[in-house]
Amino acid sequence: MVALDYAYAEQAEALVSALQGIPCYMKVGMQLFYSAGPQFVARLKEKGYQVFLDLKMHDIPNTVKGGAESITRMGVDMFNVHAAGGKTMMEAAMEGVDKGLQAGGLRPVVIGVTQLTSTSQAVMNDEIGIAGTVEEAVVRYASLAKSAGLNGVVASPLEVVRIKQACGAGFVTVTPGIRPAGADIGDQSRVMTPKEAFTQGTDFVVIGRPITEAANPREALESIIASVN
Ligand SMILES: O=C(O)c1cc(=O)[nH]c(=O)n1[C@@H]1O[C@H](COP(=O)(O)O)[C@@H](O)[C@H]1O
Repeated sequence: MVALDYAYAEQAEALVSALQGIPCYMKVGMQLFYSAGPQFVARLKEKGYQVFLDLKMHDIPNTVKGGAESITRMGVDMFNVHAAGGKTMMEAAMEGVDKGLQAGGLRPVVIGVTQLTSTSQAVMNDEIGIAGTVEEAVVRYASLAKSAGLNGVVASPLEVVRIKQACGAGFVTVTPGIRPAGADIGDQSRVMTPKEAFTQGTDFVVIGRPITEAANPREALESIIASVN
C-alpha cells in the first residue's frame, strides 16, 4: 500500500502516474483527503485502484457511525478507526457501514488502529501512561477490535505474530513502520524491512516516504517488491 501523503492533488496524481501498472493499493490519508477530498478517491477508483482511506476516526459512537456511513457510500475498499475509541464506538462504525451499504455503498474492510507505529515503549509507558509492553497493548486493542466485528488492525510488523495468535490467521494485519534496509526511520519507532514484515505473516505493508521521497519512486517501489519476492 502506497501512502499518498501529499498536500496537493497534483502531487499525488504525479506519483500515481509514475507508479502506473504496478499492482498496489493506494492509501489516502488525512493530508490528501482534507485537501483533495472524495473527488480524489473517486478518480483513484476510476483508474481501477483499491483504496485504503486512512482517516483514523476517533469520536463518540454516533459521530463515528455517521462517518463510517459516508465513507462506505464513497466506495473505498478499506478504512480505519482508532481501537482506543472502545468497543461501542467500533460497533457503531460497523452499524454505519451497514447504513452505507443500504445506500448503495460497497463493503469495506474495517481496520482498528492499535498503538501508532511512531509510539515507542517508553513513550507509551511514561508519556501516555499505559502500563505493560507495546505488544500487550496492541494485542488487547486487536482483541477488542475483533470483538466489535472489525476485520483487522493496523499495527507494526513486530506485533503481527501475537495478533494472529490471539485473533486468528484471517484477522487482517496492515503494517506501516516499513523501512527498506538503510532507509531513514524518520518519526517511526517500531520498524521492519518489507521482507521481514512479510516473514512475520503480515497481510499488507504500508509504505510512504521510502517511495514518495525517493529520487525515482517507481524504481523504489520496484526494488521493494523485488526484495520481498
Ligand atoms: O493507519 C496508518 O496507516 C498508520 C498507522 C500507524 O500506526 N502508523 C503509520 O505510519 N500509519 C500511516 O502509514 C504511513 C507511513 O508512512 P511512512 O512512515 O512515510 O512510510 C503514513 O501515511 C501514516 O499515516
